[in-house]
Amino acid sequence: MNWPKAVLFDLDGTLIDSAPDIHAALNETLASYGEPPFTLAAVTGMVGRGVPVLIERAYAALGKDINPASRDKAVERFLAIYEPRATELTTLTAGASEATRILRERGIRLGVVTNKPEVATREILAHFGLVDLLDIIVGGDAGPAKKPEPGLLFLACERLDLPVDDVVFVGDSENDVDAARAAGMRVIAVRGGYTSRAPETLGATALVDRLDAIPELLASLRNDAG
Ligand SMILES: O=C(O)COP(=O)(O)O
Ligand SMILES: [Mg+2]
Repeated sequence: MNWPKAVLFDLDGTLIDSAPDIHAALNETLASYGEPPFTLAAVTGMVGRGVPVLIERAYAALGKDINPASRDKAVERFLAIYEPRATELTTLTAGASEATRILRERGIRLGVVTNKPEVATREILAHFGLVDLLDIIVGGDAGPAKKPEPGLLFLACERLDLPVDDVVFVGDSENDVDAARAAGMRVIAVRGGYTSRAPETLGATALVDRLDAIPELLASLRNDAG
């Protein structure tokens, strides 16, 4: 009856609204190469597939090619700017504290599975007092291919020593839903995150407006789980 055994959360656009800090760091990175800035909305649309893809998308939007070596240098520069200032403008999303606290009180184990590198992820989660609530943190640099591939979710299950069926993933974008579906894991999509797609069309098992709707919703997903 104790289902699910764990809930995993995506980070950017799901637990935190990090786009303003990513926007600032990306524009500073681009400025150091003599490139013009992007708006917050434009950068928000580039987030979700990890930092290398963020850099590639920025150059593509500038109409420029970037070779892998230059991209990797730009990734390093971006992270050097972003990591020390990753919580200046970033906030927790509505209901994030409540949802994590309630699930934890119910004895459900918690984790984060993000395409963001683990160092920045840990610093941000520590800043918001969430590290102690989490059993595992899997960053985009953990080894397996990033979401929408399922590898990071499989790694999370391995670290929790739980089968996919005992775990629910929560995310804001097609990267999360596609990764969960590829892993055979139930997935809840949350509205208002970083995706250009209508949340109803993502193909999630369930959809919520805010994270604090999740504790109640889990009961109905459990019934589906049989
Ligand atoms: O780093 C990114 O691009 C997005 O990270 P996320 O997987 O937490 O949304
Ligand atoms: Mg996200």
